[in-house]
Amino acid sequence: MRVTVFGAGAIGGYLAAKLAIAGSVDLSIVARGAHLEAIKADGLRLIEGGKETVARVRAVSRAEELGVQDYVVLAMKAHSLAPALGEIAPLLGEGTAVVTMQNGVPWWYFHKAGGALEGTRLDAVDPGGAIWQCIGPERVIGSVVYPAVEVDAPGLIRHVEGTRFSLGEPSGEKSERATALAREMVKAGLQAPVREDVRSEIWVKLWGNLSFNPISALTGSTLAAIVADEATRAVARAMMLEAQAIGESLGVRFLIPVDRRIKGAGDVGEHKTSMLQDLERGRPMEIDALVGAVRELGRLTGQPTPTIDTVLALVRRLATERGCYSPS
Ligand SMILES: NC(=O)C1=CN([C@@H]2O[C@H](COP(=O)(O)OP(=O)(O)OC[C@H]3O[C@@H](n4cnc5c(N)ncnc54)[C@H](OP(=O)(O)O)[C@@H]3O)[C@@H](O)[C@H]2O)C=CC1
Ligand SMILES: CC(C)(CO)C(=O)C(=O)O
Repeated sequence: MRVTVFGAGAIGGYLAAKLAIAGSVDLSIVARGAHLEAIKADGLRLIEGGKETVARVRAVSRAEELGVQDYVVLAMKAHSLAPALGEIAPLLGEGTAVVTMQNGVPWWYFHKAGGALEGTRLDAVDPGGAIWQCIGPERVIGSVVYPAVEVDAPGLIRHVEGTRFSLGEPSGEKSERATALAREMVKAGLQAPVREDVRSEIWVKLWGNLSFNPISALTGSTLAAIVADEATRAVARAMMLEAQAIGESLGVRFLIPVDRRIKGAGDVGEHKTSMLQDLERGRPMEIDALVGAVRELGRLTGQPTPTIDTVLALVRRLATERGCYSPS
């Protein structure tokens, strides 16, 4: 099984290191810059459970050196997808499956979703439909990523917690291609359940990212602090209820109540969300995939999003001032 992880940063680097150490797939990674040079020189280093392991992986900057793959795992940030399409294309053949590991609303959301919006492209995550056109949604296996991972230094991945990468076909089918990949991930020590309703799981993750990520960027606060403060908790809750109405109008089942989801986020503790970390490091923030796309879904479904609109306007302004955002 030929597998390429495209964008082997925190999440991609963790997945690639685990698969490489297990050794049962023909694995390659596409990386760039100092991170790539460090991996080529010293291997992909993974710190997990306080122990460092070095994974030897085939690492390239130009995907075309690798040829057609059975699986391409897209593990970059959502806003890095469209600019990379030309580099991804040589990896795709007739039977290639593409696993999308981005947080937020995925660009393929309305593929095989059924209903009036079937086939709709989302401008917030796929401006002009270029990703849909180039990759083709029929290749997609969706994913919800739970591990928390960081890149500590070029070539050095530090696993913080969690091993679950839920997978799911947009159609809900338990396909052979999804179960075959899941088997390899499980052999590598990861949890990889294949879901029949991956969209519902995407929404439960998105619930937290949509609200806590921009509020943490705006306030500089950790998850625990946002939840402990009655006023910021109320803003998060209002955003989540607006999102819930949108999701439910699209047929999504929210299997946990909103207050349990809020408590779960607070229990993560004194943790800075990825959006706050990106702001502090001057890196592009995933505003469109986590917040802008939900607002777009609100427009498409006729659901009002007053609190989401307000927070989106503020976080976009802040990110623009800091050079961490340019509209897609
Ligand atoms: N980290 C985490 O704990 C979690 C992350 N997620 C989600 O997973 C996704 C990935 O996040 P994360 O792993 O943190 O992001 P990172 O920025 O750590 O990793 C993305 C990597 O992709 C690389 N990349 C982007 N474009 C290209 C390209 N054209 N060619 C080669 N390499 C490229 C980046 O390089 P460069 O740095 O040079 O841009 C970077 O190394 C996001 O959607 C995030 O929200 C979900 C759950 C938890
Ligand atoms: C911490 C958490 C769960 C925020 O909701 C997250 O996914 C992120 O930081 O992006």
